Amino acid sequence: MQLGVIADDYTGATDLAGMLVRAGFRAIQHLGVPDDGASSDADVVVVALKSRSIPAAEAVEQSLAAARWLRARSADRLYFKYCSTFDSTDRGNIGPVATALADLVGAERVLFAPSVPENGRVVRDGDLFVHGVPLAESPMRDHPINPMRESDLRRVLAAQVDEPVGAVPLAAVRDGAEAVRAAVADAGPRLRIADAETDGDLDALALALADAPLLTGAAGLSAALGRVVLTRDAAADALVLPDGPAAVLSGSCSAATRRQVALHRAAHPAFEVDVHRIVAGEPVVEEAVAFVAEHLDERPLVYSSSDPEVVAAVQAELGIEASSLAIEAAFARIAAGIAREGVRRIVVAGGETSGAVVNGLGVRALAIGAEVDPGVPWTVALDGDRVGLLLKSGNFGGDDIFDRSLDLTEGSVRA
Ligand SMILES: Nc1ncnc2c1ncn2[C@@H]1O[C@H](COP(=O)(O)OP(=O)(O)OP(=O)(O)O)[C@@H](O)[C@H]1O
Ligand SMILES: O=C(O)[C@@H](O)C(=O)CO
Repeated sequence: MQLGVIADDYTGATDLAGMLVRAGFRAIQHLGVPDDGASSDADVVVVALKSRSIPAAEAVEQSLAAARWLRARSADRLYFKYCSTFDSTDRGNIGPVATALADLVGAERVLFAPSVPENGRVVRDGDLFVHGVPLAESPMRDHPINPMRESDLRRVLAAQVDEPVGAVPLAAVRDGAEAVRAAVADAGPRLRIADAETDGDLDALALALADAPLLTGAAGLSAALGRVVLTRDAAADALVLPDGPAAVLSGSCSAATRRQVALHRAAHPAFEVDVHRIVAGEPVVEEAVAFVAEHLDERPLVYSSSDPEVVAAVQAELGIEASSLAIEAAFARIAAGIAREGVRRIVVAGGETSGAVVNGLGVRALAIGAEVDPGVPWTVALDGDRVGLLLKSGNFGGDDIFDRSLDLTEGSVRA
């Protein structure tokens, strides 16, 4: 194992793993902290948690358990993967998890590098931009669980920790790995937000951190590690996607997903999951499963994805946590139900939703295949029914990714 990854959600984990598989590395993704006997036979071993939105103390505990599991399997280099839009709140856990991991491995400095230029995320003067728009003005300001209303990541992180947060300025990054090392070797803060606008900037950061016991970032810095630090020693295994009926489950309300849902709904049968009906105890899950069974060969869609005003109204009425939990629990049961009806390939939109679906299916590990769009690879469950799963981050993918991913044949998803 060359890289042991702790990811704070399931789609974020596949994003990172897919980019490294694209570069020729072998990756395996565990869902939750694995059992002692679980496989660590890959270049990149990812432990995906569903910890992004849970209280910091619980996220720290789970992340440390994942780190200990990885370290017991010779992971000398740990990577904490969070979202490229730094999804978290003032009570969020990126800071607490990163500092706890740093204490565990004895890291003197922790750099935070969420840039993914390929997906339009860059950090300049500590501010995060999404396709050229400051984070706080991007669609992330309306995220259902962690609305991002501050673009300066030093401030976002400082609100989560009891220590100062510094920076690694672009000028140092552009001067290369030595300059980065020199810039962080002073007596300043141990936590620093790193600027990076291009893959070359991320390569400089990766080289500077080549011997660091802990790196943190989104999928961009790990892809840079793949380019300039890690070495490939075996070909990636072929991934065979199961054949058979397919369905799409979408609980993501992100702007990209809403466009994808609208396009898919126009051409395929669609069932809307109504949170009010779930909370009222109506048989929404059973109806959704029956709907999918009735349209098994038509790529049916089951969705709760709604516009920000609708989500805000639901949350005002039912509470953020209660509404999210109700919808996620419904998606978990719908996934189990449609698998029983014979669905063999499931496209899931949304990180929290993917967590719920995968838990509902009882899947504990995934083999990672080729990407359909950057950061969105096909995966195959390594246990249970070996269903094919495309776990799509809310804001990723072209508008037609649902149909395009389902058009792919077995051969196309070989890594
Ligand atoms: N109609 C709705 N009303 C209120 N909440 C909803 C509704 N539909 C979905 N949700 C909740 O919104 C959250 C969406 O989060 P999820 O992580 O699945 O998507 P995302 O944030 O777009 O994806 P990612 O984390 O990959 O960026 C879930 O907790 C889901 O249950
Ligand atoms: O980093 C990203 O943007 C994604 O992998 C993700 O985590 C979105 O939720």
